Amino acid sequence: MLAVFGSPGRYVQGRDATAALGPEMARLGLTGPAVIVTSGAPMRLLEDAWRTSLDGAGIPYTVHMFGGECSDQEIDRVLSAARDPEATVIVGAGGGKVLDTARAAAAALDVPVVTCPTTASSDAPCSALSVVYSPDGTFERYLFYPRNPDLVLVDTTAIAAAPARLLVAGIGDALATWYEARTVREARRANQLHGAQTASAGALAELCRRILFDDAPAAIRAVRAGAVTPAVERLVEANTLLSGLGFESGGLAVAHSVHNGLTVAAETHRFLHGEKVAFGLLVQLVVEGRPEEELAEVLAFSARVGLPRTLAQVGLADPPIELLRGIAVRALAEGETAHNEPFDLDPPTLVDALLAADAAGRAR
Ligand SMILES: NC(=O)c1ccc[n+]([C@@H]2O[C@H](COP(=O)([O-])OP(=O)(O)OC[C@H]3O[C@@H](n4cnc5c(N)ncnc54)[C@H](O)[C@@H]3O)[C@@H](O)[C@H]2O)c1
Ligand SMILES: [Zn+2]
Repeated sequence: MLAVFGSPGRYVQGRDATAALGPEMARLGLTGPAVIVTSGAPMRLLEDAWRTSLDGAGIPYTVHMFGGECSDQEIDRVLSAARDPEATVIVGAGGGKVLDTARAAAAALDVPVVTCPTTASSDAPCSALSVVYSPDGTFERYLFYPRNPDLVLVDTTAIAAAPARLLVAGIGDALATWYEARTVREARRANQLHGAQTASAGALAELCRRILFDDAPAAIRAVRAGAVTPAVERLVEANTLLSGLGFESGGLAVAHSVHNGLTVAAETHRFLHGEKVAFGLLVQLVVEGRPEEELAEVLAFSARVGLPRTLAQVGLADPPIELLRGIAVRALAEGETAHNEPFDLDPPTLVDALLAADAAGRAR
C-alpha cells in the first residue's frame, strides 16, 4: 500500500479573517459567481463582512440558506441554487453539516469549494469527504472526493462568538484523532485516503493531542467570555487543521463507528458529532484493552472540559439491550472504520464495550 497524505490547498486563520475572504479567493482565481451556503447564526455574524470583502474583490455572490441536514435532498437544493447564477465556486460558511453540503454540491458541479467554519465543533473543514445523513439525521454514508478544499478560511472572531459547547464538541472530535490514528498505524490499515499513514500524519495527530491537553481549559474559558486569545488560536488550529489532517491522513477506527452507530437512536440526535465521538473513544479504548491509566487519563480530561463520558450524557439513560444491539450492528456495518482494528469485532463484543465504557464513565 502506498502512503498517502492529503491537505487543503491553503489554510488561513485568525481574528476577523472573513475580511480576507475576497482577496484570498481572488488570489486563487476564484472570482465567482459564488454561492455561499450558510445558516442563521453564521449569516448574522458575517453578512456585512462578506459584502465588504467580496464586493471589494469584485466577486458576485448569492446566499443559500441551509435546510438543517447534510442529506441528498439538501445537496440537490444547493445544486438548484447554483444553476441560475452558473456558480463557479461554492463557499460553505457554518458548522460541519453546512461545510459537508457545500463540498458535496461543489464536487457534483466539479467546481472549487471554500470552507469557512464558523465554529470549531468538528474536523470537517479541511477534508475531502462529506458525511451524508437521512433527512431525519441517521448516518447514511461517506462521500469521498478527489480533492480537499481549495481554501479553508477560519475566522476566530466568529468562532469565539459561538456557544462554548460547540468548541468543546470539537475538542471531543479532535481528542479521538491521535488514538484512532495510532490504531490504524498499529494495525497497518488504510487511512481515509485509502493509503498507508505517513510519519507526518502521525506527528500532526500527536501535536493535536498535546495542544488539547495544554490549551483546552484556557481556550474554553476565553470563548465563554467571547474572547480570542493565543490559547483559542492554538485550540482552533488543533480542532480544525491538525485534527482534520490527522483523521484523514491518519485514519479512523472504533470511535467514529460508535458515533455512526449512535445515530440510529433518535435520542442522540440533539447531541453534537464531537460529543458522540468522545464517548466512542472511551468505547474504543475499552474494546482495545488499553491500560487502565490511559482510560483514566482520557476520562479525567473529558470530565475537565465537559465532554460526555456516559451513555446518559449522549441521551441514552438506561437504553434497552435491543437498542444497544442496533447501535453495535450499525457501528459494524460493512465499510465502517471499526474494521480497521487489528482484531475481528462482532456486535456482542461491541455491546459489552459500550456497557463497560459507560460503567467507567459513571464510576468517575
Ligand atoms: N467531512 C468531514 O470530514 C467531517 C468530519 C467531522 C464531522 N463531519 C460532520 O460534520 C457534522 C458535525 O458538525 P457540527 O458539530 O459543526 O454540527 P452542525 O453543522 O450541526 O453545527 C452545529 C450548530 O452550530 C451552529 N453554528 C455554527 N456556527 C455558529 C456560530 N458562529 N454561532 C452560533 N452557532 C453557530 C449551527 O447553526 C448548528 O446549529 C456532522 O454531520 C458530521 O458527520 C464531517
Ligand atoms: Zn469526527
